[in-house]
Amino acid sequence: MPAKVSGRAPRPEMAGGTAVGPGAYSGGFPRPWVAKEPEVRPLTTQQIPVVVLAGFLGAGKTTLLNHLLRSSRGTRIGVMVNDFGDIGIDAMRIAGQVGSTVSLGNGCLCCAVDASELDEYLEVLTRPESRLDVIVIEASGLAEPQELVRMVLASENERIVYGGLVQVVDAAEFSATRERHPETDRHLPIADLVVVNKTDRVSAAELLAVREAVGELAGKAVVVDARHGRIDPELLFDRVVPEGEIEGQMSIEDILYGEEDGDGDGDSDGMGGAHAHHHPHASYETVSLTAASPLHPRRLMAFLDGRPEGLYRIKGFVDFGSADPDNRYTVHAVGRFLRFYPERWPEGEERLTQLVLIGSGIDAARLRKELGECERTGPQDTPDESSMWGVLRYVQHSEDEEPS
Ligand SMILES: Nc1nc2c(ncn2[C@@H]2O[C@H](COP(=O)(O)OP(=O)(O)OP(=O)(O)O)[C@@H](O)[C@H]2O)c(=O)[nH]1
Repeated sequence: MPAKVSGRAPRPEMAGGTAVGPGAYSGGFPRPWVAKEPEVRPLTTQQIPVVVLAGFLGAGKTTLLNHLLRSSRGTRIGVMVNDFGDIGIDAMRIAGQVGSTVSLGNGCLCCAVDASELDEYLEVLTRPESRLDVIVIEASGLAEPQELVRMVLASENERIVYGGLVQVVDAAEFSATRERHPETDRHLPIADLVVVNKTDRVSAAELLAVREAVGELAGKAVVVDARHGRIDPELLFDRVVPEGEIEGQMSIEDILYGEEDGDGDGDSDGMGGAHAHHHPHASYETVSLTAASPLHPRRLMAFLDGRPEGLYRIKGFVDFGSADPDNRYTVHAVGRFLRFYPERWPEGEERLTQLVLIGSGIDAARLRKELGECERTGPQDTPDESSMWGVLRYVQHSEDEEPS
């Protein structure tokens, strides 16, 4: 798996006056199974909790992570991002906000054959000079969280301890996602915190129904509602449930060997063999585009308006060239939801369009061709003044929505 590792120095505000040392971390989620772990490792310093952040495509994981980074109140967070697609869009959206980031490149981390691959990245983040208090692994939207948790638990890095699973749920897409991917029902019971996100996109009655369904699946996990991932960071950095209220959570055996599996081979299929479990991404394809020529706004909108049903997720940055020379447009599509978020081009940034499209049953070659046709062909192909109107219809002006 290609890995791009950037060990930037922590930003001053993260290391500043309110910074807490590693010993100040006060617990994370209750972890009965960690206590039961047979091997007791000698510790020279406090271990760094590793929290797994999971949730289906577009549920709001990066948004939540960026919120945590912005409101960490001095807690030093290291981030591992597992993008699905050739271009690390999520890593780019997080990079500006965090001191230590490891980008895990294309492909699902949960498909790594063993934990040693994860350990390579953990080694970078747990170097003493990083002085991190907590590490968050943002799983790809198609990852199998159980596998990631298993890998963290199997890590040989003595400086870390498993810190819990946060599962982000898109309130507006929850029912449809469950229908298409019944395996999502397996993810909630192993969660420690479930964030029902995008509550602004559903009615009170719909939210209630989602909360009920989530509550049934999630057992004793803490369930909180959120808009734009704005949860209280202390939910991650502090104990959330009093001790003693945790029976019903899965045991380490459940996590390591799979609940319905029981064959002890570590997969969750009961079939044996290495890594034979079913992943949602088995049926998903990605298409990536990096274009140096600006896109024509009208042609891009025609492409987006006509996008096929199976094309569930689009994310990235768009350069419209002379149609708006000052701004780049972050674009997000999740199902039929579409938004553009214009922002000033970062200084010195190369003017590129970078897009990742993820879908099931899509015709990748055709999408690639159609996207290619959105690129402007030269000075004779200059958009007229009204050509941005279609894009601007999908720009959210409310203060509540911000690029993440
Ligand atoms: N309306 C609304 N939009 C949200 C909310 N949270 C996130 N979004 C938007 O949903 C889109 C996807 O959010 P991301 O944070 O990129 O989702 P993700 O889970 O990281 O996506 P993948 O990494 O592709 O799986 C973006 O346009 C976000 O701005 C919310 O609470 N309400």
